[in-house]
Amino acid sequence: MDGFSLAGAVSVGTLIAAYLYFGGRFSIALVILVGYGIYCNEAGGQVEEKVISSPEKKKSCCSDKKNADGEKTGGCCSEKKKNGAGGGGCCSSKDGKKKSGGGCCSSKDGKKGKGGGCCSSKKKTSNDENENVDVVPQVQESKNFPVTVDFTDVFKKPAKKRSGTPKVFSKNNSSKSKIGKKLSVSKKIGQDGLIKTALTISNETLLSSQIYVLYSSLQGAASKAATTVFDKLTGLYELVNKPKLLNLDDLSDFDDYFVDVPAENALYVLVLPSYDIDCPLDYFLQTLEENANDFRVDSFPLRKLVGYTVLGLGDSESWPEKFCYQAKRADYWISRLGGRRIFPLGEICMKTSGNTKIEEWTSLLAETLKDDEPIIYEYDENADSEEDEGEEDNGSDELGDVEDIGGKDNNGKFSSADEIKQMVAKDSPTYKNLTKQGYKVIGSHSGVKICRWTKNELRGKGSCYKKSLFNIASSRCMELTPSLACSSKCVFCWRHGTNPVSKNWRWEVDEPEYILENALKGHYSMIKQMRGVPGVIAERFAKAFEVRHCALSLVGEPILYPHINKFVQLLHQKGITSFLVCNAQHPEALRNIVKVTQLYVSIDAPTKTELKKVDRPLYKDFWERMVECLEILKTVQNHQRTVFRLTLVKGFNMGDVSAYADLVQRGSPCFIEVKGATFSGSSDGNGNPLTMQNIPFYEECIKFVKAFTAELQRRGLYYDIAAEHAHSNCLLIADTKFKINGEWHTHIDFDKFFVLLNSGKDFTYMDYLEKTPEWALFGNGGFAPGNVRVYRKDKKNQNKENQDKSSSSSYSSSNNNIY
Ligand SMILES: Cc1cc2nc3c(=O)[nH]c(=O)nc-3n(C[C@H](O)[C@H](O)[C@H](O)COP(=O)(O)O)c2cc1C
Ligand code: SF4
Repeated sequence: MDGFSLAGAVSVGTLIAAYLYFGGRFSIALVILVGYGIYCNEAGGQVEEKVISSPEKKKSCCSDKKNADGEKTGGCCSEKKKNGAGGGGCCSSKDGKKKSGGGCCSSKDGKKGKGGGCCSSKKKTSNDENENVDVVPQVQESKNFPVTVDFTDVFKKPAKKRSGTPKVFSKNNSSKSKIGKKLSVSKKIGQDGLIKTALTISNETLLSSQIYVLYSSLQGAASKAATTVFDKLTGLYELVNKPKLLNLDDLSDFDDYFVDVPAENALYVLVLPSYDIDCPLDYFLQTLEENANDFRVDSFPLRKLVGYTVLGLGDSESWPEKFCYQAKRADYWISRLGGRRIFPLGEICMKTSGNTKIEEWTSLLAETLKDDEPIIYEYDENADSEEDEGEEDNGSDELGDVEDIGGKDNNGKFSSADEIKQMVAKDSPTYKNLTKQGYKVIGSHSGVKICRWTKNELRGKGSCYKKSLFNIASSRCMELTPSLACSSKCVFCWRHGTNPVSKNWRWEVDEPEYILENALKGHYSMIKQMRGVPGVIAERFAKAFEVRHCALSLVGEPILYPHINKFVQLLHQKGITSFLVCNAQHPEALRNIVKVTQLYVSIDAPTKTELKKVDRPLYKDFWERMVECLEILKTVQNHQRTVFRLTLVKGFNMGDVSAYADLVQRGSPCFIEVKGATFSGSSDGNGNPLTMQNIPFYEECIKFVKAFTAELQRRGLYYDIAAEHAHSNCLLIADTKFKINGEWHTHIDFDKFFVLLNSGKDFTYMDYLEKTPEWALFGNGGFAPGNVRVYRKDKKNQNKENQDKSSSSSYSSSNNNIY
């Protein structure tokens, strides 16, 4: 074999040189050379196997060619030598420097080079499993020799493909050495590179987790509260494992719990007081922070937890600025360390509410453990669409407009050619598109979606304009449509061409009971997903599971639904108010509508030409239909609390206040709600022609409203500007009959509404009024107290010109918003 190698090398080399000299192709020469190399390598492998199985030989040497050379020098060699220096004699160190000397072996660093025996190189021990099997006995048998073997990789498990939520790593594997493995984070990254909303689902169900109630206490309150939590959870018979109660101060090393975790299915409930003086918690928080910033620690070690939640105790009266600040910090750092918040942070003032609130929080937590809804882990506020204002949006249809496809004939019957289909079948592109946008499609024609304001209010970051104008609690409001189809295709619609359009109902009909039950389920499941979002206020979160208001708008035309009246009555039976928005294209349905809490009609333009341009209605007699609707409001429906809703689009419908005043005269609404359009993104594919240039600034909306009101007053119509929500570019003009004794009463007394409704007596909008609070009045901005205003970054789609403009103005368009 050796002779062959030498002679072979020389002759192959000579042949190749001759071949090239006579004009042979370099690539072919290279192939021959490589082939020869592989052949020699395999031959070497065979020799090495023999060496391993022969202790005799092992003492003297180790590899093929080197073996031969080694005999001359009496030494040995490592594979490393193959790579580089060649030469006779001994083995090389990693860098191949030890080319001579008697006997030898190499370690990884080449230092242990003495001895006449032999050794294995690092490469031998790690290459593959077969080699490992050979190497281990070799080392055992070589124990008489001064051999160093690097075992680092010998017992390493083959890497497994991970999917879903990362698994728990054992203590040994990860963090004691503070060299944990980076766990992959499942995030939805947008084109802009930002993390979008992501849902997490735990590997373990919450009920099969091992709960650790961890607390710290100076004066006993937190210790008592922790016991309450512990007792309550222990009594939860569905829980598989009995919870454990631990004092944080008793832990010898926080890393055992906050870098490593004590069990694969660990779930932490922390009960923490706050002290503005030095206390043991300071060290705990410092440790969390240090670990989060320590590059040696796995970036997300607490991903190993099934989840966590924090209950903070404090005193909001004496320490308003620092109320529960340490619990908040713990909550923050644990989430930074990868913890998955399964329930909102509790903040309890022990001076005012104390034990009752602790019980409440604990009961809610216990309830939450019973379901395993996915939890939003990352939350991207910018990912929310601008569907916040409840326009009765209309739409084009990517399947094609359906007005011409058929439907009912003149007698209102379905033509035989048309079998009755589902409006939005589960396998349709429309369904996919809607669900992709965050809608829950209920049955085959209804939809529900949690709006941005509902989320904002849950997080104490502001409420929608209907809070300022009418007293709606955004966190208890469900936005729903029983008809995803519409009879217009408004230019400002934000549904991006996903919902079907039609003049009439021509689909399968779902029962109202079914829609309401499943809409509530869908809404609550979306609320539940919010429980992991930072800043969710536990109290609001709890109340959000009792929907109080229903905005019948979203996309589509709710009044198209054949059982709309029954649906509204079902809402009322459940104590849910009804805010019904319609597009003034269905006078018959409007005439027959039952009592609702507030009845809207959209007035998207004041003249026939402009209305056609803005609404792009399907009906040819769209103008006459709208006029008829206005007259119905003034007559048949004049007991209702009626609202004209104007959506201002620059360049489309902001010019003619006089023509608007004509319409007000026809319809005599109680209120006129004026709102600047919001930008609904690109017009790709849905024929939406709007750009940011069409979005009015708040100053422009105010100017319009002032001119409009002046025109109404000039005509002897008693209207005035009552309230505002500057953040939404929204203002309310009200009939002055709502100004009672000099004070505006645009808010609604919802309890009174239900009392009146249930009495069975006739009543009007004047019977359930409430005073408009000071902060909501025009001139005061309309930002609801109890929320913290957050200044949001501009959206990526915003055009530069508008950004500049907004930054120089006191208000901005709704997209550049101050929230
Ligand atoms: C000296 C002192 C400082 C405190 N500082 C704060 C504080 O900064 N923020 C807060 O919310 N509560 C503060 N508190 C209130 C405690 O957090 C509250 O009484 C808590 O229930 C105490 O829990 P413990 O009895 O388990 O120690 C303070 C109380 C004391 C006595
Ligand atoms: S009324 Fe309800 S659905 Fe509409 S924006 Fe306000 S909170 Fe959202």
